[in-house]
Parts: sequence; C-alpha cells; structure tokens
Amino acid sequence: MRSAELSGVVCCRVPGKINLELAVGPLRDDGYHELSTVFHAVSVYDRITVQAATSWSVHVTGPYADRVPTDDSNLALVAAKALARRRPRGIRLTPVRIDIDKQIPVAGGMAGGSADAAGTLVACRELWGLDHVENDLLEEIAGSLGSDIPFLLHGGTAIGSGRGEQVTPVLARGELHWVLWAGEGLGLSTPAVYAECDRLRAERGEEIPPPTPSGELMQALRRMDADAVAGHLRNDLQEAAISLQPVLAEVLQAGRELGARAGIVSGSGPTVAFLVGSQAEAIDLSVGLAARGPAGDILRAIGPVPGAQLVQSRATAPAGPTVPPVSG
Ligand SMILES: C[C@@](CO)(OP(=O)(O)O)[C@H](O)COP(=O)(O)OP(=O)(O)OC[C@H]1O[C@@H](n2ccc(N)nc2=O)[C@H](O)[C@@H]1O
Ligand SMILES: Nc1ncnc2c1ncn2[C@@H]1O[C@H](COP(=O)(O)OP(=O)(O)O)[C@@H](O)[C@H]1O
Repeated sequence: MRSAELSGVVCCRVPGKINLELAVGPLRDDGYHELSTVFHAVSVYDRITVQAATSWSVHVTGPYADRVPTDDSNLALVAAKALARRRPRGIRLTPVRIDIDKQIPVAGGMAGGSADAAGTLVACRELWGLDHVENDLLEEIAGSLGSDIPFLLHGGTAIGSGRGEQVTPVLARGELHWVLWAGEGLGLSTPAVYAECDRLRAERGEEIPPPTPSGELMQALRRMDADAVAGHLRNDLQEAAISLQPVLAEVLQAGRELGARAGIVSGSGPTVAFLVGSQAEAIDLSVGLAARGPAGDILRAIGPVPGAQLVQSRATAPAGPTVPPVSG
C-alpha cells in the first residue's frame, strides 16, 4: 500500500455567517425544514491548522474555547475523518492534529461549528494532497455533514435552498457594515429553535407556504443599499428564538433606539446582527450597546467576505517531522 506524501502544516481561515433572510417552510419527512435562506459571510474568522500526527485529535484556543467539545463530536474532526474515507483505493493517510483558534461565538446562530468543518475539509484536502477531490465532491461531503457547511466553502452572499445545503451565489457588489451582539454564556440549540417555531405555528393553525427568496432583497443586495437591505431582512426563526430567550427582544429594541438601520436574530440565534450605514456608525452603535447592555460580546464586521481560504499551504509550509502513515 502506498502512503500519501505529507509534510508541514496547513492553515485555513473561515468566516462565520448571518442569515439576511430565513424563510422556513414545512417540516419534511426526513426531519428537516424546507428553507429559502440568504446566507451572508461576515468578517469574524476561525483559523484551522492541520498537521500530520500519530493519532486524531482536536485542540481549541480563543475566547470561546471552553464551549467547544474536543472529543469525536467536534465537527472539524468529523469532517477530517469523512474526507479521509474518500481517499483513493490503495492510499493510506496519516491521522491529523487539528488546532482551532475559535473567534466565532459558539451555538450562536453563526455556524461556527460548520465553519470549522468547512475549513478542515479545505485544509486536509491540501495536506493529504487529495487532488482528485474537486470542489463539487467537497461540497457533497460538506452537505452530508451539515446543512450550513457547503455555504462556508463558498462564502460571499448566497441563496441556500433545500435544507440549506444547495447554494447559489447572489450578485452583490460592495459591502455592508454589521454590529454583532453575542449574549455572554447564552446559546440556543438549533433543533430546539426549529421545534419552537413549529409549536408556535401549530398553535396559530398557520398555513405554511413553500419558502421563496424575496425579489426586493435581491434587488437591494445588487445595489448594496444598506437602507433597502434593512427594509427586507427577515427571519422566520426569530419569534421562536425570542420565545426561548426573551432577552433578545430587549437587545433588538436597544439596537434600534441606538440608531441601527435594522436588527435581526441570526439563524437560530441568539446572536443578533445590526445593520449600520458605515464604519463610524458601527463604532457608535457598539459603544452604545456596550454601555447600556444587555451584557454580551460586541463584534464589528463587514460582509460579504470569501469562504474557507488557505492562508498557508503545503507549498509554502516548512517541512514538518515525518510520521509513520497509518490506515484511516
Ligand atoms: C438555523 C440555521 C440557518 O442557517 O443555522 P444556525 O442558526 O444553526 O447557524 C441552519 O438551518 C441550521 O443548519 P445546521 O446547523 O447546519 O443544521 P444541521 O446540522 O443540518 O441540522 C441540525 C438540526 O436542525 C434542524 N434543521 C436544520 C436544517 C433545516 N433545514 N431544517 C431543520 O429542521 C433539524 O432538527 C436538524 O436535525
Ligand atoms: N468545531 C466546533 N465549534 C463549535 N461548536 C461545535 C464544534 N463542533 C461541534 N460543536 C457543537 O455544535 C454546537 C453548535 O455550534 P455552532 O455551530 O457554533 O452553533 P450554531 O449551530 O448555532 O451556528 C455547539 O454547541 C457544540 O456543542
């Protein structure tokens, strides 16, 4: 059996996302909801470093490290092992050590775990030299691991359909400025928020139409007009997220009173994203929110930004120690 050439360290930078629109359709037979969402990658990044090792492991540093599992449930590790299973017949791969510098709030509706999985797929493909794994196959593997992961490979602004895993880029020039509020120690479980949305809809006996993207939002994005985008932000999970974490209503109210053009819960929350018109407005709003609470981490970001990108590849990496290859 041959073993893949391996040397050095590979590093990938991957952003978090917010959802500019999240239209939630009916619950499908497979337990997922049909979606039409507009993903928007923002400049809050995790950094994934991979290197050959004698056993699989994941290590996390950064402000949110203590909230991230380091066992086999870590999505980065799950992604690395899923990719290793796609190696060509007759090739052995070394296990990897994965280091995550965690800057994306955890369980916050910003898809940080999905981002780490996307970054790990890109980094391990490079480290293992799996050149036969083209982007289409990488996306297919990503979609099999989680609904948000394919988008984090793309980045930018894109429509997600199906359960969110089918990604179509949106024409959007220019940039938007955001202030993000991430509740200290708050977290919402994605399945719990979808279930609460179903419960609230059933209570009202609501008809649920098939979800479709808003033409007005698409037009506003084409012009990157902050006020027009502000008028068309929509999240069908917001009510459910507020029902489970009522403090989010206070945060949205505070942001509006402090001059945000609009505020929206990101995905299943509890991160709240405020749209502002400029960097100066972003500074004013973040200072105002920090002063008046509710308590939370406040981050400034721009979007759209690219998805998972190599920042150190095998070609530029110094050769690392040689380790014996083992079966993956
Ligand atoms: C709500 C969103 C909006 O972008 O993001 P987050 O707020 O979690 O970041 C996504 O739909 C989350 O996607 P992701 O976090 O990848 O979810 P998955 O791992 O695929 O699914 C976790 C669980 O969420 C629910 N789920 C997810 C996607 C979907 N279209 N319908 C669902 O009902 C299901 O209960 C599923 O078992
Ligand atoms: N690499 C990872 N980073 C963050 N969370 C992870 C990771 N791997 C697994 N998880 C688990 O996934 C859950 C959801 O995390 P995350 O993706 O940050 O949130 P969300 O789905 O709200 O966007 C976390 O509570 C954590 O237990």
